Amino acid sequence: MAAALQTLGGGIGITLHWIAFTPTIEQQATEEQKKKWLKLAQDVAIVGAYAQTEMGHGTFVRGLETTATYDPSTQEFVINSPTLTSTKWWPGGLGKTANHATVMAQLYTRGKCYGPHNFMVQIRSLENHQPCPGVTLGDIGPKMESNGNDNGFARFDHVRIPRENMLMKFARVEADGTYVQPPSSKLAYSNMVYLRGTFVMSAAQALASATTIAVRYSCVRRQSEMKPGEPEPQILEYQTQQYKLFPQLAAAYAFWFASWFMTQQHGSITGSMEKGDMSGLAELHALSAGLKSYTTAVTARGIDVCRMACGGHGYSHASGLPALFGGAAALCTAEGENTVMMLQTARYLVKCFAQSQAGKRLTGTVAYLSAVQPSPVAGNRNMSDLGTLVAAFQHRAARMVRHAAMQMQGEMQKGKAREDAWNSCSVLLIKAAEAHVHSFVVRNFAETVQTVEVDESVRAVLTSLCQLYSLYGITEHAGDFLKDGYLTGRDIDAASSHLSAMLARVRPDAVALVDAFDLHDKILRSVLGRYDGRVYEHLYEWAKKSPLNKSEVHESYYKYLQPFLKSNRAKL
Ligand SMILES: CC/C=C\C/C=C\C/C=C\CCCC(=O)SCCNC(=O)CCNC(=O)[C@H](O)C(C)(C)COP(=O)(O)OP(=O)(O)OC[C@H]1O[C@@H](n2cnc3c(N)ncnc32)[C@H](O)[C@@H]1OP(=O)(O)O
Ligand SMILES: Cc1cc2nc3c(=O)[nH]c(=O)nc-3n(C[C@H](O)[C@H](O)[C@H](O)COP(=O)(O)OP(=O)(O)OC[C@H]3O[C@@H](n4cnc5c(N)ncnc54)[C@H](O)[C@@H]3O)c2cc1C
Repeated sequence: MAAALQTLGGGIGITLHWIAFTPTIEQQATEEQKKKWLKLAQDVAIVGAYAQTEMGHGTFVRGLETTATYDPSTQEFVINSPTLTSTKWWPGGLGKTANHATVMAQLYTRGKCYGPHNFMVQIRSLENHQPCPGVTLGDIGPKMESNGNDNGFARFDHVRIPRENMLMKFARVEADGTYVQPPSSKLAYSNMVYLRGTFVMSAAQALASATTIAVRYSCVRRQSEMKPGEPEPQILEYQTQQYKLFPQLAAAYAFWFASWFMTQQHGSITGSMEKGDMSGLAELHALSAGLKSYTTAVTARGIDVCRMACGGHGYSHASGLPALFGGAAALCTAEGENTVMMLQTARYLVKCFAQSQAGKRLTGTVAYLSAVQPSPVAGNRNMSDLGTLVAAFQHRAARMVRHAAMQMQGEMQKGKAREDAWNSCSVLLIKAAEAHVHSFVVRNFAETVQTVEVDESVRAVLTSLCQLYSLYGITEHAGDFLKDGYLTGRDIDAASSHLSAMLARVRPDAVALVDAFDLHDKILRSVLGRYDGRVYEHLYEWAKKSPLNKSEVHESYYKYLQPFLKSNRAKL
């Protein structure tokens, strides 16, 4: 159903109904409210948008301007867009598809503002789909990609909704206007934590798609002469092509496994929160924010590497790669802009570092911050041993977290306000948080390949892939590992040699590794990545279907080219 609606094309999009609107009801509505809206949403008897971002604010949720003012005389909230910049802007499906929206608005009752809360607002008639009274709706116009989704705008002119339309699982407003505090003010943000977690799998799937296309095409494409007089080789025989594609393939597996961990963590921690134990919320927020930021950024870059590795045909929409890149680029901005998210992870790391300095034993994904020795122990390390590689990434992250935190402490000791010290160290903080997330991904990859229930021959291939991913990370960020002498130049040379060996070792299994993603041609939507490998025949068929080929001589010839040529010839 969703796919059908999605492919109806121009002007409608139901993605956000599934990934944002419905989960918000699930996570933020009371049982009573779920009885009213959840089944309607699950059966697509209503279609919803998640309307949080405004023209003037997306990142800074506390700065949102839309207001929800409680009127105790009628027991209603009045939803209003007081300024142009308060116009809801970007929500998927808001322009033309949705007839309901969860609207994030500043809650006012008894003259006091209690910050952003979610409200259920009907925005279009269920009879004729016209905007409801007081609601102005529209599409925000063409975007970089995903133009099948009607990302829209909405303005509210004192629209009245019943008190019961405030999603009241956590915070409440009583009939007389009394505000009841939630266990944590950040529970209103819970849907964002959930969605960021799902982005890790979205990134893994996007990178899996791109590597499937590029690896398969690299087995079909033959180009140049590796040895004079010999037949043109498959381009996947070139080590440079393997160096482009196999680290992306390894990252796809790494992120896939990281998303398993994210899903398990989200379920476990939100389960505890249902019982009133909020202790895991901070770690869940930091992990989902950091993993979302890291995996989407690496994925977007990786898809473009795959696109370039396919030469000219990679640049054609026939490859499916430009669309994949556009979608992945959106993931870097949506659901929390990547820099802002990584800074949230950095904020958590600085707090954990301070706790560790005060003698607290850290647990969870930051446990290594307590355990890692500050002084490096240089020596000839076995750079093909997964334990050695994991330890190197954890040492790097611990050193960078410590350095950033100490730098910040130093700035404050010079008299800088905490906020100013934070800002002047934020590049260091971002790099430290990225190193932390990278070390988590490596550790989780290594633990997964060592414990996952597979045939030993498969474990051997996955182990090689994990080594390749780790060695690639070390050689790409060699300076971080050399800085305090933890790794030596000889270690880095050994890592490079092992990486070359891993490229050669993964080559025979490359096609099997992408086939294992089991992505049907209908999902890949790529002439280059077809399972049957019949690229050239289908490329020609695809081109012939181009709208420009409907007529032999395009109308633009008669309108523009012909008179232009004629006038130029007349001047000769
Ligand atoms: C499955 C996908 C398939 C396909 C995808 C295709 C297309 C997808 C396209 C679109 C989907 C995306 C839709 C959207 O974009 S919805 C809108 C998303 N918007 C955001 O994410 C906004 C980002 N901004 C924020 O989250 C916040 O403003 C903030 C940056 C986190 C800052 O919040 P603020 O209240 O100012 O907090 P701070 O002062 O920075 O920190 C205070 C305190 O709060 C803790 N905190 C912050 N956020 C959370 C949270 N979510 N959960 C728990 N705790 C949180 C923070 O750690 C800090 O704690 P301290 O103890 O350090 O004080
Ligand atoms: C495809 C797509 C779909 C979307 N779907 C939805 C949706 O369904 N519902 C919805 O509500 N929203 C949606 N959004 C909006 C999205 O959530 C916001 O665009 C996103 O949160 C970024 O906020 P912003 O646009 O205000 O960027 P800004 O925050 O203005 O970012 C601009 C720059 O400012 C920097 N910056 C901002 N704050 C800080 C800081 N504190 N420290 C350092 N640097 C900072 C950022 O790093 C960035 O470089 C969608 C966006 C896209 C692209």
